[in-house]
Amino acid sequence: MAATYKRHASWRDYLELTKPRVVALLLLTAIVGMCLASPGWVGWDIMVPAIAGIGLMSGSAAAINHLVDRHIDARMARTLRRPLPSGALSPRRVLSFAGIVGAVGFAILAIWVNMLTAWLTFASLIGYAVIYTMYLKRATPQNIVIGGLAGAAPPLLGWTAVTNEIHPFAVLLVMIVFTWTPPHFWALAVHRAKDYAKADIPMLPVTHGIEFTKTCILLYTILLGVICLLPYLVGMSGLIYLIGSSILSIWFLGYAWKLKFAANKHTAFNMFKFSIWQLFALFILLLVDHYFMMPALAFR
Ligand code: HEM
Ligand SMILES: CC(C)=CCC/C(C)=C/CC/C(C)=C/COP(=O)(O)OP(=O)(O)O
Repeated sequence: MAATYKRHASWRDYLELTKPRVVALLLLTAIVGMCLASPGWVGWDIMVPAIAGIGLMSGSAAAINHLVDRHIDARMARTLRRPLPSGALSPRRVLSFAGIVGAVGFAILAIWVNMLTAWLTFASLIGYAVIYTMYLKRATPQNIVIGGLAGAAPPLLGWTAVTNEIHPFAVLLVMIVFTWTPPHFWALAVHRAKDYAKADIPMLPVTHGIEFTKTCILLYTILLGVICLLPYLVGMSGLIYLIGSSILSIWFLGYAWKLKFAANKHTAFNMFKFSIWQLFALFILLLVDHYFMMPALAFR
């Protein structure tokens, strides 16, 4: 029997499936990976297909996440108005959309960038859409720590797009996003703990309680602060980065400290919002530092 859908689909529903704001930040980290991989400006012949391919495959992964999670999304206040639970799009349409968008993204990377980047991006898609969404999310409170690797991959994808090889500096950028993910997500999960409990998802605040999660957030935020020093210590970035990133780390630590020891009902959500701006600013700093400090370093 054909399903009846409550409202008509528009292009906005398809756009929403791709988690456009998340993908925009992922693409910024990929662009910074590309720029840091090259001494000068990255040629448009690589930049444009790399952004298109990584962006389309990330959007496809996000659409598969919407498809697989449609039943749990229907049970949470934050997600119940999404295109699938609201009935605007059918699962079959979403599957076709994700398949086409993902295949086009892969083809763009394979034809105009390189096979290493195409396969690493495909591995990230599988990591997020299959390993995290279908298995880890429902299986363990460490779901987002392990699954975070897929979301952390784009700086490496940007780097390999330019050089066709995996460089330790690119892995360092991945480590930054990887360590940032737990405070980013657990701050939201503390704020939305009841939602996740209702949907039976074993997020850390549900399985181990709010206080334990706040302690983990604080510890990961300290670890992130240490890892953010590495680009300067290994000679990848200069003083602009060191000063800027240290301010951001202390600021983020301030949120984590307040969340643990002096929280009010807004602190967790405010920390989640700040996490997004912090990662955005951190990668802009890496970029600015690369183009302003590198000529100075070259004369040392
Ligand atoms: C496993 C890893 C991650 C998890 C579990 C996670 C989880 C979430 C959740 C649940 C939201 C709220 C979405 C909503 O309200 O619809 C969110 C928002 C967001 N996340 Fe993440 N995230 C992860 C990784 C990342 C990464 C790697 C980035 C970018 C580099 C990122 C960037 C963002 C942005 C920009 C938003 C705001 C989206 C909006 O306002 O529409 N996240 N994240
Ligand atoms: C190819 C490539 C780089 C793939 C990575 C793609 C991607 C969109 C990663 C972002 C991670 C993310 C938003 C996780 C939240 O999922 P959730 O299901 O926990 O959150 P939700 O409840 O808001 O859906």
